[in-house]
Amino acid sequence: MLRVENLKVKFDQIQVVRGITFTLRQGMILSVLGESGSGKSVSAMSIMKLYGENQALITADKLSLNEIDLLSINERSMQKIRGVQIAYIFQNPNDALSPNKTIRSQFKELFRVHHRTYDEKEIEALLETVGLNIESKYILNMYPHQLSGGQAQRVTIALALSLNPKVIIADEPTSSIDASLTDVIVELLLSINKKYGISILFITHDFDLAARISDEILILYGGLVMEYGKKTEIFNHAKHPYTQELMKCVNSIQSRDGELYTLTGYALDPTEFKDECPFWYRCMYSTVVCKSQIPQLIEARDTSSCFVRCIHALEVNNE
Ligand SMILES: Nc1ncnc2c1ncn2[C@@H]1O[C@H](COP(=O)(O)OP(=O)(O)OP(=O)(O)O)[C@@H](O)[C@H]1O
Repeated sequence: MLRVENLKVKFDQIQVVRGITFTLRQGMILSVLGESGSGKSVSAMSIMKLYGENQALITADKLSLNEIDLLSINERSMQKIRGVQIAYIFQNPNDALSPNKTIRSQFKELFRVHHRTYDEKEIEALLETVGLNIESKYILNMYPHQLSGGQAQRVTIALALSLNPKVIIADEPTSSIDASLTDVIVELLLSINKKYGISILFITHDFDLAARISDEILILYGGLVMEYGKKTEIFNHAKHPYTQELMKCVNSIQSRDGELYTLTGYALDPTEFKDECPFWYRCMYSTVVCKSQIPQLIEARDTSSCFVRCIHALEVNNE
């Protein structure tokens, strides 16, 4: 469905995303995991081409959606694709909703822009699908500020679904709502994926959520893919030292009987990026070679069909 090869994004002279590669296949859920500032949202916004031409320089060896080359098409053509073939769920529902329009007007506007016929019964049914059962009729009359955080995020999910897209990018959709609603939204995304076969790119920094929702996992660090593969492989046999460190942190939280394990050091700011492995500062396996080049993303030479960006990964895993 969605193929991204070597995606790079630059703001002014600062390269923020330095090489993102993945394939989101039909009906799959791929989680993009990474610390704050690793480039998750910038990558997602770039795939949707939500930055103006003067805002960001976006390049890639390939950026295609169902064989449509997203890099070469103009903004007018992209507008026809957004919402219809690929939809975006923002971290904060208020980023997707116009404050001065009722929810009904927002659905109508979306349908008008895409020359579709607005059918209120269909929208009410859709609102029920996302769990706004009894309230669906009333919600259409409301303004965004009259909705709770959970209701607003469900409305944005209904808006994202309304034109039957094949792919949804969900950018930390639970981060701005009450923690008690996280499960509800995650279950909703899972049911949408199963019911309509929609592929989902799920952006998060929460390992537990990624473990629950994903088929595949992509680990970002320093604007680069560090590891990418099937969820079970990544969680049970992580190959990159960074992923292994993250797993130690997660396991120490879950075990609750020992001290919490924390990663030493800090993630680099894009202004500090150099042609070196961005993790060598914090890596117990680093050698002089790690400081001399950015390692290639290579396919692990076993049966796991995993990709890893570390020249020591094979040694580390043979120890
Ligand atoms: N419009 C912009 N102009 C310049 N730099 C930006 C812009 N947007 C993001 N950045 C920088 O790009 C880097 C990656 O940001 P991004 O928002 O993708 O991180 P993230 O991984 O999504 O983090 P978080 O989990 O905190 O949302 C950060 O260093 C950020 O400061």
